[in-house]
Amino acid sequence: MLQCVDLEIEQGAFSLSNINFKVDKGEYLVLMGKTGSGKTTLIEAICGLRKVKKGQVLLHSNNITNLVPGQRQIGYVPQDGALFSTMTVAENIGFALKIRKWPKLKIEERVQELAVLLGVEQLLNRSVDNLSGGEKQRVALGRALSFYPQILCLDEPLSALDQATKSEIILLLQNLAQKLQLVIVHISHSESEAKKLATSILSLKDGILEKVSL
Ligand SMILES: Nc1ncnc2c1ncn2[C@@H]1O[C@H](COP(=O)(O)OP(=O)(O)OP(=O)(O)O)[C@@H](O)[C@H]1O
Repeated sequence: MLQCVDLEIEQGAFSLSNINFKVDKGEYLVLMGKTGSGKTTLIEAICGLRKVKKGQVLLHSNNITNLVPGQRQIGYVPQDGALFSTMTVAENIGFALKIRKWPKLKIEERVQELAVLLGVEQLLNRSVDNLSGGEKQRVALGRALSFYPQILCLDEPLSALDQATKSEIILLLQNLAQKLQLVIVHISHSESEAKKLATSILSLKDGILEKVSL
């Protein structure tokens, strides 16, 4: 279970305050709000990439507010995917395992397992540079899921995709949510995407978080 309690974040003139919500295992939270409303700021604070001024981030009631990102058990797919262009697909998916010093054979097994789950087996030896948008999203998901995180944070994973690929990735996300029973937090601008994926929707407006009915 992921919980934010009285979270307050301040960066320059922009601030978020009184951020309170709870997402249980197996739930799919979609976070909405117009451009500049603070969605990325909030998700980055949950992942440990932004400083929190006040309040707490809890994972299964453990206070993780002051842990570094690598200790939080959170997989993160940033807005542009941020794949490593000097690495192959397999190396991208295995990256977090390498820095966690997993043995080579175990990394290969996990990469293969994720490649099957995400439908990128045939791409493992390719460079990520010339992959399609949908393929890049699959690889970014693989990299985020590699170390069995308990939370998966996705920053607009569908925004750069054409309609057909969007539908394909929505199906994949529905499938992952059902199979892996994680907490998923997904930023989206699209109400129709949110309605297809979410078990709950929250919206940021003027620094305040509001529940949206499905
Ligand atoms: N390091 C920073 N210093 C000062 N202000 C910042 C900093 N980072 C972001 N901001 C401001 O915080 C506000 C929220 O930005 P954020 O990227 O979280 O919005 P968003 O809702 O994710 O937007 P979008 O939908 O366009 O991605 C914006 O006004 C932005 O300019």
